[in-house]
Amino acid sequence: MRGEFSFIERFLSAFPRARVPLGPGDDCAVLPPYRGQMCVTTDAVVEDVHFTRAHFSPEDIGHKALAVNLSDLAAMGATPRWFVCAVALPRDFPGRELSRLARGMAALARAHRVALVGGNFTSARELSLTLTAAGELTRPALTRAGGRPGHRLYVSGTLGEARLGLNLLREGRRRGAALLRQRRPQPRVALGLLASRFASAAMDLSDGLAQDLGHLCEASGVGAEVELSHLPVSPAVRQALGLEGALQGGEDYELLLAVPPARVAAFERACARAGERVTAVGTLTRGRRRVLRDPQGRLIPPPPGFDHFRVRPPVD
Ligand SMILES: Nc1ncnc2c1ncn2[C@@H]1O[C@H](COP(=O)(O)OP(=O)(O)OP(=O)(O)O)[C@@H](O)[C@H]1O
Ligand SMILES: Cc1ncc(C[n+]2csc(CCOP(=O)(O)O)c2C)c(N)n1
Ligand SMILES: [Mg+2]
Repeated sequence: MRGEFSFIERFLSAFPRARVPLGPGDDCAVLPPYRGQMCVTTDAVVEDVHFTRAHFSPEDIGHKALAVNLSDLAAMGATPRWFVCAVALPRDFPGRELSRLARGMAALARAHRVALVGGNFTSARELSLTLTAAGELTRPALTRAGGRPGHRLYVSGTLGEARLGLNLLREGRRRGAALLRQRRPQPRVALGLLASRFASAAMDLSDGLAQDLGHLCEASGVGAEVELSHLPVSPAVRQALGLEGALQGGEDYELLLAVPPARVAAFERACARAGERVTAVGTLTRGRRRVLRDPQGRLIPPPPGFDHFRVRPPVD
């Protein structure tokens, strides 16, 4: 039997029952009061924009849709609590693929102990998933606006892998670490929570460090100097994209953090203890100038990042 309600049942059956006053099934969910303030975000993944059905398994698509939302919560230092999921589905979408998509999403939800509390189904020409997620703060939110001149800039993990993964998928490759970074980004939730004890500002990197750094600088009213030679870039990415290319592609879903000098040593110790990889890549500066220092010591302007509405995107 096909139909909207069988799709809803199929989707929900991948998830455990949410432990909230009222979960999926009524006109709204009913949620308990939380102790801390709540962070709320929404983000969509759209067929042929964020994934292709040829290169992503249904599980990958479900995972990525939730991951990009959890990454926004991580960037605020919030602990994910619940999400709702609006599914737009082509009329001929196979039911068993919907189950697989739900299972991919449910596995990541379980890992982060975040509950699906509602959603929506509609028919559409392309597959898309639009999620709204909320997380609880135990400390003041880590915004983009708290950076000050002299604060050190850190990035988590490595940069450029997801863009390399996209290139490799387009070349027909099926396996490898970079492909996994493109198809199964891992939101840095634990690091965000840790960073909320030390950092003055944070954001997640979805559109490339070069462009996203600009948003943090603008919000904080500062400039920045980033050392290209300090960037955490694997040899494979360096060879395929170059250092500048690693800053451009986006979808790294790593965190960019500003840390006051007095907190740097304690922050680095806490990261090492927690097994979180972070790399110091530069400094916030007075004024508005954002520059990259290349390995020869020359100052160059940051390259553009991903933009959905640029007429002809220079990347991807
Ligand atoms: N349609 C909208 N209505 C209200 N606010 C919006 C809308 N679109 C974007 N914003 C706000 O503008 C800011 C920038 O949006 P953007 O989608 O670039 O978020 P981001 O976290 O930087 O990127 P990503 O979507 O990759 O997570 C966010 O604070 C977002 O809430
Ligand atoms: C099929 C396909 N084409 C292009 C890309 C690259 N891409 C899509 S969205 C985005 C930025 C983040 O999105 P948003 O700003 O919506 O959060 C990037 C780098 C991809 N992954 N798949
Ligand atoms: Mg974000």
